[in-house]
Amino acid sequence: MWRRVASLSPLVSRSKSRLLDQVQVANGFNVWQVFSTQVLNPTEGGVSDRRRTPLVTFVLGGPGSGKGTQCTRIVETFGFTHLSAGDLLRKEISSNSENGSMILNTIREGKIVPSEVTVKLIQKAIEASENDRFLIDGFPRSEENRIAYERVIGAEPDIVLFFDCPVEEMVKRVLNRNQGRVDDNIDTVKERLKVFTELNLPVIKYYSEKGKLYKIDATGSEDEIFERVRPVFAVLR
Ligand SMILES: Nc1ncnc2c1ncn2[C@@H]1O[C@H](COP(=O)(O)OP(=O)(O)OP(=O)(O)O)[C@@H](O)[C@H]1O
Ligand SMILES: Nc1ccn([C@H]2C[C@H](O)[C@@H](COP(=O)(O)O)O2)c(=O)n1
Ligand SMILES: [Mg+2]
Repeated sequence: MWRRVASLSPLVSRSKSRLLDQVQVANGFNVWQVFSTQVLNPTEGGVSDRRRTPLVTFVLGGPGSGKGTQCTRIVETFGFTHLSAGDLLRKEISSNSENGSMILNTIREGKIVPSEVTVKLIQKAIEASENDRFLIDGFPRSEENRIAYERVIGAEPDIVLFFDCPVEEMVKRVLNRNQGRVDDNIDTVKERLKVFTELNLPVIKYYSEKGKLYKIDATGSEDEIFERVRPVFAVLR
């Protein structure tokens, strides 16, 4: 049986034993196999060092908390590949896929797209990448998202960032964004905030209890916030 074997920095050593023990989830295609250049030798119980295990960071926070902005900075400085769940869904809309109109209506209403759709897009994007470091931005948005990801991908994230921002600041940022998004209006933002509280906060609590959560104060300038983010990744270089 394939096992995920992590080679992690001291930063994530808390979760190392859990990762070492993790086995491929039955019935679920394990996306990490795509990256497997390292082979578990069952007779020796050891691992040759030819496998690269991707490092996955989930990036969470309310609408307009600055997830995408800070992801850009993390990519520039630490060489991650940025996968924004919202961007992947918006690309589906513009490519006129069979789910396009359902996704558009869901986003317009500020609700969450069915997990199977979003997880499939994330899986495809990971598989298409040569990188072994991913920021998955705006995902998981709900416990259902989280469980679907674990089932399909067969792994947990290594790090979870949570951009903690006051509601008034988030609303101000969204309404000033000016990128033509269908959900950047006061009615949809209200609904997204409700969905964030009801469905996303439990996910944040879950990862906090697992010791994987890095809560970042998301107020102040982009530079100030990035200086709070930097130490999370600095030890990985
Ligand atoms: N520290 C900051 N101060 C002021 N404005 C900011 C800051 N960080 C980001 N912004 C601006 O706020 C808006 C929202 O930021 P961003 O798109 O990064 O948020 P997000 O968390 O990805 O939101 P969403 O969940 O809606 O995609 C953008 O216009 C961005 O330029
Ligand atoms: N896991 C996700 C992520 C996003 N969506 C939908 C609903 C969101 O309001 C919208 C925009 O996402 P953002 O760009 O703000 O991260 O996309 C979803 O259904 N599930
Ligand atoms: Mg965003």
